[in-house]
Amino acid sequence: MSALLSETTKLRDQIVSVGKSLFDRGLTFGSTGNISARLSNGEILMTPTNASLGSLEPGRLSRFSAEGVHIDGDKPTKEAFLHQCMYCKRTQSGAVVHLHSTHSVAVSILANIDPEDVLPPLTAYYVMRVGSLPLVPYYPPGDKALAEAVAARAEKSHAVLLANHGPVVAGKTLLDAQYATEELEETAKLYLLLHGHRTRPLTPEQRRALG
Ligand SMILES: O=C(CO)COP(=O)(O)O
Ligand SMILES: [Zn+2]
Repeated sequence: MSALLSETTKLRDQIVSVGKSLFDRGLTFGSTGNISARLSNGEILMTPTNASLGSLEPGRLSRFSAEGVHIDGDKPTKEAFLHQCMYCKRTQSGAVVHLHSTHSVAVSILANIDPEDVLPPLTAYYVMRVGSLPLVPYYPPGDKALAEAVAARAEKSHAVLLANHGPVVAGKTLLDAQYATEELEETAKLYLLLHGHRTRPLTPEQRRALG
């Protein structure tokens, strides 16, 4: 088997298993969310539109050329352009995960959150895997303007929160993107759990020490 073919097969299988793991743990539901990953030749694999992340099929994933043309597989996610915008601005990223994870969505609906950085640095792992989280203004799912608003933030931030919608997270690998998305969701949950309590987030010095 050629190196590229074996890389593609592995990545297809990984997208399916990550999707199932996220879905089975309730981190997205119904046919919400989408996952993409970039191959070493620049091609991008994406989950099809209206597919449940819990029951993806490796051979049906949508494949795009490095130039962004749909080559084969099922009709791609309606957020295909958004994923492409992320890769375009983040040349080192190998994967993008978008979920409708409940606590992150809840935080994206709160009034009076700081759109420059939505969540406080509650834990070391949040700082290490997410760091900062800008809020992207609301646009309907699949809207070109949504992808453009993400692109405007993507150069500086690998993780963004779509208002009244959910997180989009890029990573060097699919596992990096998955772990960062999970960390974001757990931190959103902690943030909501702590509502009304006095808290002691990490200090700027503690934050800096994490790199
Ligand atoms: O999360 C979604 C839209 O934002 C799901 O859309 P797709 O089914 O087209 O991937
Ligand atoms: Zn969505």
